[in-house]
Amino acid sequence: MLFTSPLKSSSIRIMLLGSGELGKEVVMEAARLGIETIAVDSYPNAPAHLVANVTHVVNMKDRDALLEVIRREKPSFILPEIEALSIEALEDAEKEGFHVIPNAEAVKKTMNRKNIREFAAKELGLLTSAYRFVKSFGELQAAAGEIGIPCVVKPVMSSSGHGQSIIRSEAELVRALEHAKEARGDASELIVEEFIPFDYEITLLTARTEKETVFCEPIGHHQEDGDYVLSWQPMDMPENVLEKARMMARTITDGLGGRGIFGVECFIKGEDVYFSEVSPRPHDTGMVTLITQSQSEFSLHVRAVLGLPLDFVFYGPGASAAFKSSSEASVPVLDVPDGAFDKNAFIRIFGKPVSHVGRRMAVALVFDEVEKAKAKAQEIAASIKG
Ligand SMILES: Nc1ncnc2c1ncn2[C@@H]1O[C@H](COP(=O)(O)OP(=O)(O)OP(=O)(O)O)[C@@H](O)[C@H]1O
Ligand SMILES: NCC(=O)N[C@@H]1O[C@H](COP(=O)([O-])[O-])[C@@H](O)[C@H]1O
Ligand SMILES: [Mg+2]
Repeated sequence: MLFTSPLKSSSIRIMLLGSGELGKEVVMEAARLGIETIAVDSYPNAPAHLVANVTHVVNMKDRDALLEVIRREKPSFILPEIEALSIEALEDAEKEGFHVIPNAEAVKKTMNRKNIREFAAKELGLLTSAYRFVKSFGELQAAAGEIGIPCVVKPVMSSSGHGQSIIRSEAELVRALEHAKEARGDASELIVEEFIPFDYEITLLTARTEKETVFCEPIGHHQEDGDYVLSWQPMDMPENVLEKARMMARTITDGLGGRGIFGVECFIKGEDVYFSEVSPRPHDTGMVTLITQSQSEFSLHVRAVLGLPLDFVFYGPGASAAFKSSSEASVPVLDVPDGAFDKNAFIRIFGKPVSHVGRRMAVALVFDEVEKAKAKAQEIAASIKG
């Protein structure tokens, strides 16, 4: 593969649609290869804006605005980093010859729970929780009656748990409908899912090109209110169950096609592996790979996008713990304890320009045996103030 200095007309140009903490790491990996980066988001000074060559602030749900910036910048590759994008703009861009990662159809399927769930369950025959789609309170009541309580209600388009509720009694259905409106994407339709009382859940990071597919060690994680707070790698699990998860990950990623890394989310109950959802991009729980692998999920994403070899080494166990802000600040200040700078500890401060209560602002990473790493990462995250 030939590389040119960035900003030359022949250089490879990667455009990130979404410029949060995950995009920032992708931009830095691309920059390490001398690739020019263009970071787009809906607000200025987003994390990836801080490190990219070119930045844009665009309403990415606006088809014309998004297409305009793509046509103007003429990127070699377009990497969606969030779900709430104008899919029509990506479809048009693809028709015009732009390379969308992994491809516009896969982005369309995964951005909406209805598309990806029906694809996984009906077309690919993967095991999932029972589910129904509803548009009104009456339909929600009927679906909860059929599926049973507890169940989980989520907007068809949302992420990081926004607008999601676990229903434990029928009385909670009204609040779930209201809460769903907090979705970042589209709450005009909701999915009602059977609650799976899983033993544990994993993200199986799967990188693919036309030539090969590689799996990272499974990542175990804890979620609070549908958002990740702690992840660790590897998740200790029986080899036969892991093999089932790998087969599921291969089926879904082959089904979606294209190049890039995918975060395949599975629930494990006994020997059963349920497909939950998949991100066609790096996954928040996968930030732990920044310290556990010779090629992190971000590096693997860039390599896959470029069609490069995907082989890597697992260095050893580690954990990550998210720091979420407890304040509303227009100039966020994080007070980080010295422990975050111990020899086996790392802190990534995203540099978000504004904090809100509950907004993820940083992540603590610890390289150690899993239980020790989890405890220390949590201790660091808990002692950050801001
Ligand atoms: N059917 C279910 N049964 C049990 N727990 C569930 C179910 N659906 C979701 N959860 C819990 O809620 C978490 C978030 O759900 P999900 O991944 O669907 O939401 P999300 O908003 O897309 O999150 P993200 O964007 O962070 O991946 C899951 O990781 C799991 O812990
Ligand atoms: N689970 C999806 C996820 O972690 N996405 C990451 O969070 C950012 C949005 O953060 P914000 O809401 O604080 O702007 C996204 O841009 C992406 O990096
Ligand atoms: Mg998820």
